[in-house]
Amino acid sequence: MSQPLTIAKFGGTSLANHAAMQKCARIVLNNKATRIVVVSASAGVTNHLVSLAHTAMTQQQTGEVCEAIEAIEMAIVAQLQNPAAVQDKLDDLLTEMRALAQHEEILQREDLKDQLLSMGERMSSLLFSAVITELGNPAMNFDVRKVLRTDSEFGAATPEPEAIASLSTALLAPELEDAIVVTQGFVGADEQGKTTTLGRGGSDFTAALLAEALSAQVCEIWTDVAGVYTTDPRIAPNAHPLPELSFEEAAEMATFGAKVLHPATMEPALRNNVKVFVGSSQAPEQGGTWIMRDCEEEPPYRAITRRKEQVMVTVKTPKMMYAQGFLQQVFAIIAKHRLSVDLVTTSEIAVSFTLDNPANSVAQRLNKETIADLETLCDVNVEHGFDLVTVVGNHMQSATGVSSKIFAAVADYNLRMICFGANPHNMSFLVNEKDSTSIVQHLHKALFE
Ligand SMILES: Nc1ncnc2c1ncn2[C@@H]1O[C@H](COP(=O)(O)OP(=O)(O)O)[C@@H](O)[C@H]1O
Ligand SMILES: N[C@@H](CC(=O)OP(=O)(O)O)C(=O)O
Repeated sequence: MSQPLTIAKFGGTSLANHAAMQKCARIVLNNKATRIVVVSASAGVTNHLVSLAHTAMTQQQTGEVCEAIEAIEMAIVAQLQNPAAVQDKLDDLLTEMRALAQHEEILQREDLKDQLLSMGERMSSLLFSAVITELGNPAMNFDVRKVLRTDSEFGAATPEPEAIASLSTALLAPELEDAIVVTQGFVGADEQGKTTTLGRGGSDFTAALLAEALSAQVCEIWTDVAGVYTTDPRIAPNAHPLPELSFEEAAEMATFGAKVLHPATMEPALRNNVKVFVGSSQAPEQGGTWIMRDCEEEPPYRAITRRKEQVMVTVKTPKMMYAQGFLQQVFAIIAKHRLSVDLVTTSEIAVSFTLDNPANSVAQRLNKETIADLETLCDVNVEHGFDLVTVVGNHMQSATGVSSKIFAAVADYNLRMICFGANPHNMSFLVNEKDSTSIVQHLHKALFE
């Protein structure tokens, strides 16, 4: 049997500075099976890069943002025992970053934007491999673009698992013999070798894709909380970590707003039955959450999530009465404009649906053209200012009393849309954004405290 393999992913806050990186390096070295490390950019760096790629700036402003990024990287280099070992390579990366930031077409060209966004992970992986090496274990910085094949949808590229598996077997697996491989999350490359990115928070997805490709037994997601909690501990201070979760529950939680995991992470893990562990890189002794196919318990309520900035569209026409094919026409328009529908409720003459607002792109894409297309069919009303609250659990549609307990907890609030029953794992409702924090707190109290 081949050697056991664990892939460890560290998020931005875990790699914010040299001391935090050293804690991460010890986690890696404490487990002999961990031979691939996937890193995010150090905290704050991707946000700076996004502002460079998307905002019109004066030369001076561009310079200031580049300096802020350089300061984060140089503070880490300054703490290395042998800064000279990485300085030249880091200088090359900083030069590439500045050239991209100052490129006259940076605001227009999606390929350049992705190249610029990749710089954070390319720098953090260089520095983190140096930190591991300094703790006495050989480590190499591997360019993930050699293996993480995607389509050419810059900014939100779709990975190609078969190509990733064969490229990883050919090019990445042989490197594991001699050193711990440190590579970049979030970044990929298309068939022409152009740099792509997987969307914000995409490093978790990278780790799961590589774990699938190389049939790793475990994919560890090291972050700033000791596991997946009953709800975001920033919303409800009494939230507590969950010892276990199923792939389905975790996928629902991530899709419906639990930022601790990227929504696509569970797909590769499920396909190749890779167990996923979530824990705190700064307090690994606290343990964490195991996400796997079969859990010991399947409670009706497992967690509550919130997704912010939802957009609700209501389309209405008397022609819908007794008509056939109306919904199909509405959704064809939505699909044509590459929007994704989440919740749907219908009446005889109206349909309301919500559109997620990933990285604010819906607001941009739900443009006049989409609305004009819909208006050829019906009256259209677009409303903003909503959050989506979801209770995640098991057998929710078939157990008695599940919904009444939830509704009792939120009886004093106005719920705009309710979706329940399509899936045994969730119940969702749209609420006014000003109410969502107290709704989550009330629900948490009723279901988990
Ligand atoms: N159910 C949840 N359990 C744990 N953390 C959650 C949950 N929902 C949201 N979060 C938030 O996710 C954050 C971790 O995600 P993120 O900041 O993306 O980490 P990283 O940079 O390590 O990828 C936590 O600090 C927490 O506030
Ligand atoms: N650096 C990227 C990718 C990522 O996954 O980051 P993090 O693991 O810190 O959420 C981002 O900020 O989107």
